[in-house]
Amino acid sequence: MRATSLPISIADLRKTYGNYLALDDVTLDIAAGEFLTLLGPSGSGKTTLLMALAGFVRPETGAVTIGGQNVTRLPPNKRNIGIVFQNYALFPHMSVSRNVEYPLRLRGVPKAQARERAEAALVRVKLSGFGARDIAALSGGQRQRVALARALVFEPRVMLMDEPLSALDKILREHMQFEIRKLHDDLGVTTIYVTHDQREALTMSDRIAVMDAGRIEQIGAPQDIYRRPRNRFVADFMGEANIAPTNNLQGAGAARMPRERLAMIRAEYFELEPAGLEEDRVEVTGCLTSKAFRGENWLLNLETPMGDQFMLSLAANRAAGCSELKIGSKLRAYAEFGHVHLLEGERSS
Ligand SMILES: Nc1ncnc2c1ncn2[C@@H]1O[C@H](COP(=O)(O)OP(=O)(O)OP(=O)(O)O)[C@@H](O)[C@H]1O
Repeated sequence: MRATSLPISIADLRKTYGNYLALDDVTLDIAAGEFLTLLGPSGSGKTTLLMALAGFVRPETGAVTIGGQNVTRLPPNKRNIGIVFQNYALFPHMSVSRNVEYPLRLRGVPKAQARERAEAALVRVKLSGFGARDIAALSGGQRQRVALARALVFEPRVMLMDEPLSALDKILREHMQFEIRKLHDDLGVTTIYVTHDQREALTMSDRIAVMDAGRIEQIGAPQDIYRRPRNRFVADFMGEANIAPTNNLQGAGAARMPRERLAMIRAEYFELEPAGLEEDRVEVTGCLTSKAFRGENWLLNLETPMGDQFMLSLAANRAAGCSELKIGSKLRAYAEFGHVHLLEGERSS
């Protein structure tokens, strides 16, 4: 089963709650078959945007177009969209099969056919044979699979998911991230996924839209957003970002940079001396203020005489010497010129 997926176009969507601007003229185009994630802190407007797509939130201005059809005024049940929520929203008093059949029965599909299609959807989410079980007799991961099967069963052209994995423990969550992505790749359904977990967004998405205060701050492929964040907010939200004025960096690489700008260096792009310092490297020198072993890496914190703080993440297999380092000792670290990113338009003074 490969549904024909549809593109989505969101134009100038605005939504206010009283005086509060929850969506600030959001414009966004999503390609047919794309997996797009809305990522942002709590209250940034992710759910509001998703609910406006689903038809549960009515925007004051702007338009939502799905597959060329303006659906802005259509009720949710006329939009042919599958939705998966964080809390599953399953019917606890119905069996697994009855839950999955439900959207089909609502659409008037005859019972035998609904049962067959529900079983096929359960196979897709690896729950074949679970049809007769009560929802109460399932684990969290299995319930989330039922919710997925129920959203997929009527072959929607668009799938919306609002933090579907946040109730699961870390290992299951990471496993399900790959499962959902694989399901998406098999079915090709245009998917919009909401999360506040940057690692989840990086793992799953074709593109990520980073939201803050009702606006999209940046949109792009995971590697672009991670490596080339536009501003301090996106840099900090996407991972461990060291941000310092270019004037405070040393080495031949730093001398090639414009002055009085803000530079970002990801923690894992630093290396410690020794390693013959070559041209073009950007260096920082500081005192070790803390260190921690975290299994796959060491985290070291340096403070420079200028008062800048840098966090270094060194892969444990290349940083055996870290266990000997003394707090207070002076360290020199460097990053390759190409790994230092200047934040757009942000001046340090
Ligand atoms: N029905 C409502 N009435 C009033 N304010 C609302 C309503 N729904 C959302 N808001 C406000 O709009 C803002 C955006 O909320 P939204 O739920 O879209 O954020 P979010 O990014 O999904 O956050 P979270 O990750 O916490 O779910 C928040 O400040 C929220 O308090």
